[in-house]
Amino acid sequence: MSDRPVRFGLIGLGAWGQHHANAITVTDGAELVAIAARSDASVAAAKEKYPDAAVYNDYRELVAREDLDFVDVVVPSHLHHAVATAVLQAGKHLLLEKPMGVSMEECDDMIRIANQHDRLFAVGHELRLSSMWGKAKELIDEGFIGDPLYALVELSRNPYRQGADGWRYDIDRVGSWILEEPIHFFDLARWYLERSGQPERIYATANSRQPGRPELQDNFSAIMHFSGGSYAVVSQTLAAFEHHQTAKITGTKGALWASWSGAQDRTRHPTFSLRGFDGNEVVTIPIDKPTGELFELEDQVARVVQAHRSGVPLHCTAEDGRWSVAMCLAAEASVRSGNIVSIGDYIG
Ligand SMILES: NC(=O)C1=CN([C@@H]2O[C@H](COP(=O)(O)OP(=O)(O)OC[C@H]3O[C@@H](n4cnc5c(N)ncnc54)[C@H](OP(=O)(O)O)[C@@H]3O)[C@@H](O)[C@H]2O)C=CC1
Ligand SMILES: O=C1CO[C@H](CO)[C@@H](O)[C@@H]1O
Repeated sequence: MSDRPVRFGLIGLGAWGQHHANAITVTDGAELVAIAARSDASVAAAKEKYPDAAVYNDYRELVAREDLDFVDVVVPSHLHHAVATAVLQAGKHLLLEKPMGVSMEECDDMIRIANQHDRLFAVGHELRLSSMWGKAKELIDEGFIGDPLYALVELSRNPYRQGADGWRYDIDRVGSWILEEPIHFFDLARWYLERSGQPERIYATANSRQPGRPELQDNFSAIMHFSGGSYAVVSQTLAAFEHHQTAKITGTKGALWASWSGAQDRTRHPTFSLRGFDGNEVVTIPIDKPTGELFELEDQVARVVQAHRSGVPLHCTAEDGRWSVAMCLAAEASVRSGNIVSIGDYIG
């Protein structure tokens, strides 16, 4: 094990990339060495805010550097595959934001290249690192609720941001709105119910507030059936206000109820709680540190540093990222056809 800092390159300094940059700089054992941005404005912002980092307007120059250990990719989703494959082919370890890709072919290609080059490949499903969503998982695994049978993961929030050049509202670039936020909840539901096998079938429905743009699904709900008999409901509305997420998980013996609220997703001042029933009494379960995507993002960077330095397992592997993409694509197919869709058709 080496004590030298893990040297990071960052590609993409948009709304979320700026938080990644900050997370890298505040993480012990991590160093932000280089940044690639696209527009002149983003390049100038990178130079001003991170004077010690080399700044490029072509990410290929960043990946060509010999001295980077990890490259963190936070660009619009349709670019994940092109940028991530360049990173892996250059022999760097990869932290790639969700969705891992916008098709199964993209996911498979990236996994193949990562294996070929024997590189670490983490995907940005940071909820797994949350002190609260993670505590719920711990309790499920300890048998607090008995055998898990049902999970509801639900979000009520304000509309998505446009993203640079409006990519998030362009279906060819975003892929699908299911790949934006519900993908986190599919990951969480699969993680919570893993004692009940793997997801097998999905039924989903959605609608839009804009009659001419049905693909921009403001309301989305899905039911996912697992091989062991349990099922999960993932539901979200983007037609609401603020950011309010809940997870309710029940089992043969008890139940858990976790909830998180903030003025928006990126707040350092959320309210949250986890309550549980173990079959005997209802208790409030203490959460030892604040939870929210800004906190988990820092934990995610710390985790990939530990993975690189000491072989600690990644919080979310490329295989996990691939599962989540498969569930989103199956859900999208179900919305379109009105039928139940087999996840096996996507996961292979
Ligand atoms: N895990 C999570 O909780 C979250 C994940 N995400 C994911 O992160 C990704 C980025 O989202 P977000 O930050 O909100 O989007 P933004 O549109 O705010 O930022 C994207 C950035 O990528 C930059 N970019 C585009 N092309 C290139 C390129 N060729 N080289 C370098 N930079 C480039 C843009 O540059 P420019 O500014 O110059 O146009 C822009 O700054 C998405 O995949 C999204 O799904 C987002 C939010 C939370
Ligand atoms: O977690 C998230 C918060 O919302 C964003 C959209 O506005 C998503 O891209 C993202 O995955």
